[in-house]
Amino acid sequence: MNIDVRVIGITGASTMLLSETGVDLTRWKEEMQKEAKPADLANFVRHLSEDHVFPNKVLVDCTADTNVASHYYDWLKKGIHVITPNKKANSGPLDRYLKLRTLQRASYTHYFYEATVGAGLPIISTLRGLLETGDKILRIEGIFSGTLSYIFNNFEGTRSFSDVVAEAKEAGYTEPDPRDDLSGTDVARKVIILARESGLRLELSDIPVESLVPEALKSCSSPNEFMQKLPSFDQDWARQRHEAEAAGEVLRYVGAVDVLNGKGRVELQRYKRDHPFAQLSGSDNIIAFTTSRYKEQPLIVRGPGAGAEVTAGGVFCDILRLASYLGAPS
Ligand SMILES: NC(=O)C1=CN([C@@H]2O[C@H](COP(=O)(O)OP(=O)(O)OC[C@H]3O[C@@H](n4cnc5c(N)ncnc54)[C@H](OP(=O)(O)O)[C@@H]3O)[C@@H](O)[C@H]2O)C=CC1
Ligand SMILES: N[C@@H](CC=O)C(=O)O
Repeated sequence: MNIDVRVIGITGASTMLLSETGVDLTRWKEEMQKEAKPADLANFVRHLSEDHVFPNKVLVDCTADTNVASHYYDWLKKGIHVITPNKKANSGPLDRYLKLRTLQRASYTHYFYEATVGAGLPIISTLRGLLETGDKILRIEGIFSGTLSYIFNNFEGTRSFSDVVAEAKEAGYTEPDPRDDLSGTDVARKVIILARESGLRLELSDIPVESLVPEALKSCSSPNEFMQKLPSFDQDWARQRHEAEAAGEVLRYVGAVDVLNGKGRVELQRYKRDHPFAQLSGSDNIIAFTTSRYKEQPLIVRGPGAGAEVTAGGVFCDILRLASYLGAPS
């Protein structure tokens, strides 16, 4: 069985995805430019759904766009499968999310989003596996941001805070606007996704979030302006790092879902140097599931949680899962 796979968004994760699937990039680039950024999304989708060459069609949304995400319901209704690393739909308004999930359960059209948390790490599938086998989730906590992990793993006194932020952006770990990472919004979205997956009915606004964006930089009109002004706050960050170091501690940005009490939180914390959260390197995520089955020792998933390659791997894995659900030969 053949599947018609269309990707929206042409850089970062999606370009890497094409190379992973063996597509000749130079030959396809021009075609992708035309399709991947359709000026008129509605027309693009209408043509796709009316094209009967392939029985199965999948749209892979590799943007971070809220508007693109708002179309998933209609696409699924038209029989188009949706795969995405974009967090906007699952962390958006609760009523829309519930509508999407209800439709997904009632139809034969699939909606996969493993890469929304931890990029290529098996986070959603691990959580699903626990729930489907009758385990009870008590708490999920960890470092959910590859960007903030990289920043605090590398902000060790040799480079300024703003230099390390620029490195994370250069490496492709940040969201298109790095303020989405530093404000804690990206982590809060992941906390909401995991909370909802665990059965909680929370809105993004229910999660208290400690923002690392200085008040004075919240109104910057562009990501570039923000990056240019960030060095003026390097002294504050150096002081915070010194204070932690003097106490034998490190700074880490963490998220948590307290399933028992129906709450989530996102904040900057200090940890002793021997704590597992202090042992990470690069863009590592670490996610600990405390459940009825894994109560004394949580189930831990750890590894690089950002970057085009691992994100593409997570998306590609969803495409292969879809192919296997649809009975395509491997
Ligand atoms: N990078 C990572 O480590 C991870 C990313 N993700 C998620 O993956 C998604 C993509 O991230 P990443 O590849 O890093 O981002 P990039 O910014 O590298 O790529 C996003 C692409 O989407 C395009 N785009 C934006 N809006 C639209 C639109 N309305 N229609 C068509 N194309 C559009 C952008 O074009 P232009 O630049 O011209 O605006 C750009 O080419 C995001 O949702 C992110 O949260 C998830 C896990 C990890
Ligand atoms: N900007 C995000 C990318 C993955 O979701 C991060 O840094 O974790």
